[in-house]
Amino acid sequence: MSSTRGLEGVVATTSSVSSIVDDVLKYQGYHIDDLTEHASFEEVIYLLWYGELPNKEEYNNFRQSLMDNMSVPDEVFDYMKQYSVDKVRPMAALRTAVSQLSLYDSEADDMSEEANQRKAVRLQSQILSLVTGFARIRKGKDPIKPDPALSFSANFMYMLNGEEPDETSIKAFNKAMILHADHELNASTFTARVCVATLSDMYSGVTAAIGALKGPLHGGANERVMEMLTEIGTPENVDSHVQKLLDNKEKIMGFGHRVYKTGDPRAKHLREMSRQLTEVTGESKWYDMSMKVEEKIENEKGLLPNVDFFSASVYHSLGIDHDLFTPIFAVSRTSGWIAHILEQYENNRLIRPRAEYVGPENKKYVSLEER
Ligand SMILES: CC(=O)SCCNC(=O)CCNC(=O)[C@H](O)C(C)(C)COP(=O)(O)OP(=O)(O)OC[C@H]1O[C@@H](n2cnc3c(N)ncnc32)[C@H](O)[C@@H]1OP(=O)(O)O
Ligand SMILES: O=C([O-])CC(=O)C(=O)O
Repeated sequence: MSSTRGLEGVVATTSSVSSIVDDVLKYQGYHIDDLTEHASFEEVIYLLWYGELPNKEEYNNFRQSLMDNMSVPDEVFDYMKQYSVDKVRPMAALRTAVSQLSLYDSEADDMSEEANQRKAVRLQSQILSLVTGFARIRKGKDPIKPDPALSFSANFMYMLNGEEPDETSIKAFNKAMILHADHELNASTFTARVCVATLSDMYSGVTAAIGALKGPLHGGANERVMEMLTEIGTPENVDSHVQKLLDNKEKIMGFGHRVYKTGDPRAKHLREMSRQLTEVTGESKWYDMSMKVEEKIENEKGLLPNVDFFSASVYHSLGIDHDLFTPIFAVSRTSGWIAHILEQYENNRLIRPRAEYVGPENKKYVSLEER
């Protein structure tokens, strides 16, 4: 028996949710360039869950049901109000809150297909309210109810800031939501599938997935990219700052990928969005710095940016607090997690690989007194 470190290249399941072939990413057979250009995030959620884009009536009904399910039990927000605001980070708050939601859902452990479909809609909607609600609560403000006239993406920004966002911001946020929605068997999705393959419930699967996304080698990288850009400060400092990180053998956040070898196909969209948005805000230094970091890392290490690199300057330009970047990723990726959870339930088998034992052999118990 021999092991493959990090399961690299191991095919652990079949899936029809999304595919990465020759560095091309598709959702249910649709190229992400096509979806990013034309679709709404609501259409993409529907596509991931039901396998096809909705017709007009299905779309309207689906959008309405997302809107109807955004409210969160008071107890969840009341609990958030007790958090120590300077100690509790939004990703930890989100992980706890999603788990807490299950306590108020009488269908939490109902494993019927119909109940799972209803929970899917509730979770997707409520996660938006949890992220925006916590962002406001920690600033001493009340959560805001959704505006039914607005899209999912527009509501995110409205419920965060209390103001209707402009068209440019809505369009950019919608694109970012689509680009982060699913990604084959990434670490958090695999976590969700492992969890529910024991026939555990959807809340457990999504809570586990949030825990996996939080790490800096996965979704947590986007927040750290902004940390790095802030430390760099100006385009002139890029070379020396990045060189120091490389000399110290530090991992550069937002670069490299387990699967893509010729580059992450989502990065070009986010790069262009970063260029446009930083121009609008008059802070093109974030884009200029990012471009210089990209050039330096490619020249020095041959590494290319992943989805987390340019999303940092995109979210920053949308006026979003840096520690909300990864929770926003979770809002989008919930659509993919749920699609995979539903797919796992449909054709379930316990996921239980083996470990190659490399520890000591033939040890004998020695009593406590003799040790
Ligand atoms: C949404 C997402 O999850 S996208 C990924 C987000 N994560 C990041 O951006 C964190 C930074 N990137 C990384 O840590 C890695 O590239 C990962 C985790 C994404 C992929 O990791 P793996 O496939 O395990 O690659 P691994 O870590 O083995 O790297 C292979 C080599 O490239 C180097 N390398 C890979 N990424 C980086 C990086 N970002 N900075 C510096 N060196 C890197 C490694 O040091 C290693 O070099 P070595 O062979 O000389 O030791
Ligand atoms: O697929 C991965 O390993 C990580 C990633 O890019 C994602 O989850 O979007």
